[in-house]
Amino acid sequence: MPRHWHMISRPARGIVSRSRFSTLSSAAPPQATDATQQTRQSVHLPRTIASLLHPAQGGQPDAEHVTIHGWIKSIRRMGRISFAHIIDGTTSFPLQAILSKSQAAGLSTGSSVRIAGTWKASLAGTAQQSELLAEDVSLLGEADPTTYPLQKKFQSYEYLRTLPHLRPKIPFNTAVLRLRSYISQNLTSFFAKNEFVQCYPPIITSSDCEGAGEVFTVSSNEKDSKGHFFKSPKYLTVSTQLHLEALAAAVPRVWTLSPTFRAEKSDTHRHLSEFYMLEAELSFVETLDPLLDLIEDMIRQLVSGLASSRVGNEILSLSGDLKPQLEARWEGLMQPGRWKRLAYSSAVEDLQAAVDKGEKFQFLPEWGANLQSEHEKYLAGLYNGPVFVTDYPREIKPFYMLPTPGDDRTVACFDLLFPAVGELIGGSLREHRYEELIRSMKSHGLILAGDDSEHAGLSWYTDLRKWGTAPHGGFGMGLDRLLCYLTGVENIREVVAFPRWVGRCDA
Ligand SMILES: NC(=O)C[C@H](N)C(=O)O
Repeated sequence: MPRHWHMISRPARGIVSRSRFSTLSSAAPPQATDATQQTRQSVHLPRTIASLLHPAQGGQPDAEHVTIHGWIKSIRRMGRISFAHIIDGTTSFPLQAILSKSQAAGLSTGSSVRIAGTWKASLAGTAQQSELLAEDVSLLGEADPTTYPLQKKFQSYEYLRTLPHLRPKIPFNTAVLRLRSYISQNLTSFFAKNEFVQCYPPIITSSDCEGAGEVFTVSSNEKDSKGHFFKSPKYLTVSTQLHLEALAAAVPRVWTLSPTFRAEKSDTHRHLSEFYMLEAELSFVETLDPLLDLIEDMIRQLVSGLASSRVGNEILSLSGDLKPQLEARWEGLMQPGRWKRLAYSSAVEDLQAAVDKGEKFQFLPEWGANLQSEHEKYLAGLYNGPVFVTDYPREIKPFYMLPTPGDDRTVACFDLLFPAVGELIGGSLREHRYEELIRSMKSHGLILAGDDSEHAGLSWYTDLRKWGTAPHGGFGMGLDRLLCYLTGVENIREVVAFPRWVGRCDA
């Protein structure tokens, strides 16, 4: 037995000693030290435009002499004075600065500036309540108008995709960046309130969790004699679920927001090779209902906060004709009451009934086949909102799912279908019984005949069923698809700053 182990577990007689673990649990809560009691000195960062335009969010509206930094959105030269609209991405609204002719020299759309001046009430009749009367203007970086690609004229999505490094400057894209940050903050506090622990599972993994073979293999210039860095092939994670299950066997509720990778060749508006997935795993749940209730709560509270938030309002005001549709979407998600819950078998009956009534699908719906995105969208339309489809056939779902109680042909799983985006969330109860899990791995072809000892590189996962196993379940939500739904953006490549898909990974 190693010496340190001996010391911790068996203190010498007469010496009052406990392991670090017991000491922590029985001691009084730590008292705040002087350092933590002191109010922190405010950090001296440059003032943001939001702090001036939205003083309720912490700005100093009565400050008279201010210095701001930002980029020129537009500049109007009117003889001896110029009106410059300055943006810095912290709000969608530009700050208006009044410059003299010489101060405005050399400024053009896109150039970066520092302006010191007096913040004062605008003259009656102007759109702005306050404006900045410039005293000192410094041009930090010019943007040559003959080459700057983001000019005011209309530019197509396709063209802007060729400029992933510049398009975040477009006000709507900037607002989407802030919306993503808002959502991640909101979800972090939602999960904290519900006693979940945020975890950081690995990105490099030994197995293809979903078993669909859509993995990127990790390679390196440093290789062993067999051509590997890690002794055997490793992959970029397609889902952190299996690792989260291990963590949920120690802490009953865990979640993560993690990059995920799929080497799918799908060149569609809903698929990316790299995307962010929110995954949660809960021990001690024995039916799907608590998972579905949690998801409804999570999205409902997210959207209710959003509708009254500044970033939410900015997204709406930048959405033009789409605004009423977005408002209706958000409103719809906030309504109380359960969302439709429908077994796969009934969903297939609904789809077949639709075909009988003349609905034209490219793929005929039949029991045993996966639902296509046309089917998913039809169902979300039929029930006029989000729909949970539960209990899919076992053959089309991964090995880790628990059979539906009382029906061995299906598994206790669900997909949450959203209008316009199709599948937003997928989840299931997990097979927590050792023998049944091994049987399922065999029937899914993960363990080959006579290969029992290896457990397809998943012996660490099957081990979890040997010691203190418990019923559990979880889900994964595509964050980028949620952003599409909330913003009305049709193509997922527009809500991700640097999208990667088959054939494209430019910047
Ligand atoms: N955590 C989850 O349940 C997500 C699931 N593994 C998926 O990739 O769809």
